Amino acid sequence: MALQQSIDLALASHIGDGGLPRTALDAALAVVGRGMKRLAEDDATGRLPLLHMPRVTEDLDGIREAASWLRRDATDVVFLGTGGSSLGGQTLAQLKDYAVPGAGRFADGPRVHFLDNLDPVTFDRVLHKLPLSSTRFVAISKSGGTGETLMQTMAVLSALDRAGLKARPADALLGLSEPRKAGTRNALRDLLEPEGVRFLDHHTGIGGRYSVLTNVGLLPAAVLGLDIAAVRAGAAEAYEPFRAGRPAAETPAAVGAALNIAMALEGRNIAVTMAYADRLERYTRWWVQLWAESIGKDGKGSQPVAAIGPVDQHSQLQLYLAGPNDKLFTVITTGVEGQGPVMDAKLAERAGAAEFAGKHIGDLVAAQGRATADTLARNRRPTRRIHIDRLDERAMGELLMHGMLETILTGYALGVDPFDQPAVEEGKILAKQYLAQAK
Ligand SMILES: O=P(O)(O)OC[C@H]1O[C@](O)(CO)[C@@H](O)[C@@H]1O
Repeated sequence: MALQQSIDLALASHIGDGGLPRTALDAALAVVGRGMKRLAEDDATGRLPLLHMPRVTEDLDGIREAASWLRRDATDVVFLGTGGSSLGGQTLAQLKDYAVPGAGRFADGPRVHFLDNLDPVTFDRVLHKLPLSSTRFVAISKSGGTGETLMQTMAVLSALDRAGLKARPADALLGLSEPRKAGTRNALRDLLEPEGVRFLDHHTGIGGRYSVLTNVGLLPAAVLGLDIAAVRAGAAEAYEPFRAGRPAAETPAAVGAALNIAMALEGRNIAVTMAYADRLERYTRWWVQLWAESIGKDGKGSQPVAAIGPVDQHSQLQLYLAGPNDKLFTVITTGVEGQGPVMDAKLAERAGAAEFAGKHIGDLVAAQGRATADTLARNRRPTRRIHIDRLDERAMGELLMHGMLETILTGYALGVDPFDQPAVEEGKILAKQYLAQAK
């Protein structure tokens, strides 16, 4: 297992008043244990295909084949799609420097873009800058009906047309959506199939925000040359204690769920995840969607907050240490000791920072992650620590599956359906009305 979780600094026995009494944790573990039984049934009946995904291998060649088609002679590969149709792919892509400040601009291979937020200025600029004759687009939408993705796709078709590439849609685009269902329309397929555009099928039994282990997340990963089998193997590690029927207290994702539930019962309704790695920034955003859409319903749910370190020490930590004690913190660190540039002793002396001499940048980041967790605990702020020694495909797969299992178990324990998001429909309907009225 690449992921090491410790909840000591969340317990009253370690941090005093602000911590969780052991009895509260044990009570939550008992509830989560019942949720694990339900998951075991979900697994046995096949009701939750996500649980089988870590061990599926037969689709991997098809994903790799689609990825090499996308890469072939391409300068740019653009992923259209939003929410769960984008964030999982972005999370994996960040292992190859996607959206990493500074480094992202120098990444090898075709430039990969995820246009997940609809912004007219951005879309205009990107379409004008892209060399359209060597760009490939992937339009991803489980439902095939998301307005943002449809507008983006239509804009791309028109731009190809304007650029004199009218005959090219089938060479320039790939679709990814659910197969057509009798009696319902799939607008994305309606738009692209008449152009001869090929489609990959979205898994019908796995929702968007849980789709990172399917072709939705693995296709971008494969375009970037990541080892997609290792992502699934890592996910299998997170699921192994469930498969083996281990008790909740010995199952990291179940312990995480119990911690969240017990904290919420104690009135801590904010969950902050602070990851000390640029390559986990997209992961924190992926987790925010997963948690918010899965748990926030029926008047229940805790507010997910994403932070990264050390940079957010300089923006958020003051509040975390001295503001209201209403949060559960998760500090994620990676094994960065000895990594990065080493500090010259003479320069360190000149700067009056003798303690830097001979130290690597990674040594400071490791010390900061440790210090933040300890300082939070000293200030009686309950803190869970997750450490990943080597952040690679396998570890990322484990972290992602851990997050999904923890979320599902929390939903089960709170009595909410972790797989739907009924409330977001209202705004979509209203926006369509306003759009129809707009001149
Ligand atoms: O993949 P789709 O169907 O385009 O949906 C995109 C996103 O929109 C939502 O349905 C919310 O509006 C998310 O749950 C989903 O990840």
